[in-house]
Amino acid sequence: MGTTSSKSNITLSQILNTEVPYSYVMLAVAALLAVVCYLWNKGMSKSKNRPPLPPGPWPLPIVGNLPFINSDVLHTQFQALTLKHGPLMKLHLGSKLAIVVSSPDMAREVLKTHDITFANHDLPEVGKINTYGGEDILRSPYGTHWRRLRKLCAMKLFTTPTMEASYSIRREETRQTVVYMSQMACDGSPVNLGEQIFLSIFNVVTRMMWGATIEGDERASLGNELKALISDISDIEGIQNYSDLFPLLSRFDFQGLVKQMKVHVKKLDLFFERVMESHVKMVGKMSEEEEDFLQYLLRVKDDDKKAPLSMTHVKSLLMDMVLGGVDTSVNASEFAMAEVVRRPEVLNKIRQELDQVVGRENIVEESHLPKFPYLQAVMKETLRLHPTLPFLVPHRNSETAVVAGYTVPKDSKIFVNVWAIQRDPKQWDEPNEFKPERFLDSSLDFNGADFKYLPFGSGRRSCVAVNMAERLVLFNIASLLHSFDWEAPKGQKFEVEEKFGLVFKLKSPLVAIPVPRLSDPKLYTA
Ligand code: HEM
Repeated sequence: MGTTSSKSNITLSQILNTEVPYSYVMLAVAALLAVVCYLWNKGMSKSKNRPPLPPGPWPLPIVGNLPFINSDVLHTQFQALTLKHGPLMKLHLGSKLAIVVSSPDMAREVLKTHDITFANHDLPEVGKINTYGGEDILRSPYGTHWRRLRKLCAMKLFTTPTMEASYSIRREETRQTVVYMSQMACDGSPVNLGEQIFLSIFNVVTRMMWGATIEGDERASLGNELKALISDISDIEGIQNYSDLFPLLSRFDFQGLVKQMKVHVKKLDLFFERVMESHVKMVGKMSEEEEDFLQYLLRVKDDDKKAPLSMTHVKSLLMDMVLGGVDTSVNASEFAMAEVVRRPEVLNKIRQELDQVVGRENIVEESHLPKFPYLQAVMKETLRLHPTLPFLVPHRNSETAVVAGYTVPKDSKIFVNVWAIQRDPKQWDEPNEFKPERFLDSSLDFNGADFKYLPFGSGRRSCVAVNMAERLVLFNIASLLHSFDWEAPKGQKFEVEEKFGLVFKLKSPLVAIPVPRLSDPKLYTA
């Protein structure tokens, strides 16, 4: 009797405190989970007699592999998992299936062999807000609308004639940066290089967009405001949003990210409205050569009578250029400067090239850039080690596809781990070393034809602005390295640590003291 009664009165805490029964309970739960996962996996992969899903770590029900994912170091974590599971690997992130692509062969499969199927970009919940519902170039699905937007940019903004015509803007902004830095140099003050490069590139991009009608002080004050907005928007985009992983819960926006994004985008939207209002009045008043991108868009937006562009489409294009073009180019330039200033041997080679082509009695012009093969190799090597978008913009497949003998179900989120591919020891000698020389006698360039080097992507959704990005980054770093020596502030040394996100950033900002090195003080005036 006594035994029976003590058994029936057993409490939860007793169970938890009694080693043997507790481990039995855990074992039973684990076995049950394993059976559920096995059946679930089997069911998924065998559905419709398709080949299996790619290999990957064992998922838990409902949450999948999420509890084991550290979103601060996804790139290295994916790389480590790939060594175990192979270059096409699946992960269950909540109710989403993610496919991680980590070799040139698999990247070719996805970006070339099955390019149309994989030509959509993933559209996260916050991305719907800052792209006006995904109607911009970056997020709209592959199709007629996307093609039209891309063509508008390619035909007006990024052509060689437009680039040549807008050189005066890049020159002016870069000169202003040099002047500011020479003023800081007078009393040996340190400069935050990322901040200064941001201002310069931001002004270039926005002046090319709508610069013809906003002038002077107003442009400067708006610049500061917009800089803060862009940085906040980029931070929100970098946070893992559980609404994307469990779409059924998205309406609750538990982390409040959509709400925050709406507040920021509203401000940016009001600004775009104002700029557009002033431009509408000017349509037709300027010659085609003089007009900026916004005037061009407003002039041609109704050309296709069957599908005229709305004002929202026009705004979404401006958003793409400002959000997609500035952060990327600034971070690429900042990484390049950080790698160079800490390596005297690299710096000397760049200096030799600069002094030979330009001399110390002149300033760098954009026309000099093709004569700097070593500097070009430095930019390539920077983007190899620190690709600005380490997973590209994650893609999404519009149809179920069979890739390398595995099924990739429709609407999977595709991470092309460019960071891992560009550090793969099977592809690169001493992959973790900064060695620009590797690009000197190589045909590798930014067009993405070789799938072991993809800093701008490859194929249909590759960067639309490679031409502009290359000029922005090279001209900036050439001018800064030619005009100044760079010293670390006392007691500090230069570091290049990466902070993972949708856009890779330096973990600590690059702060350095400029020391003028040109022969004539007049070379430090605008
Ligand atoms: C160093 C600077 C830059 C880098 C490394 C870079 C890299 C990239 C990458 C990797 C992609 C996505 C490719 C893919 O998902 O397959 C992309 C797309 C894009 N980039 Fe860039 N980019 C840079 C500068 C710029 C600039 C200056 C602009 C415009 C002013 C720009 C506009 C865009 C747009 C609109 C897309 C979307 C293209 C589409 O979806 O069709 N980028 N970029």
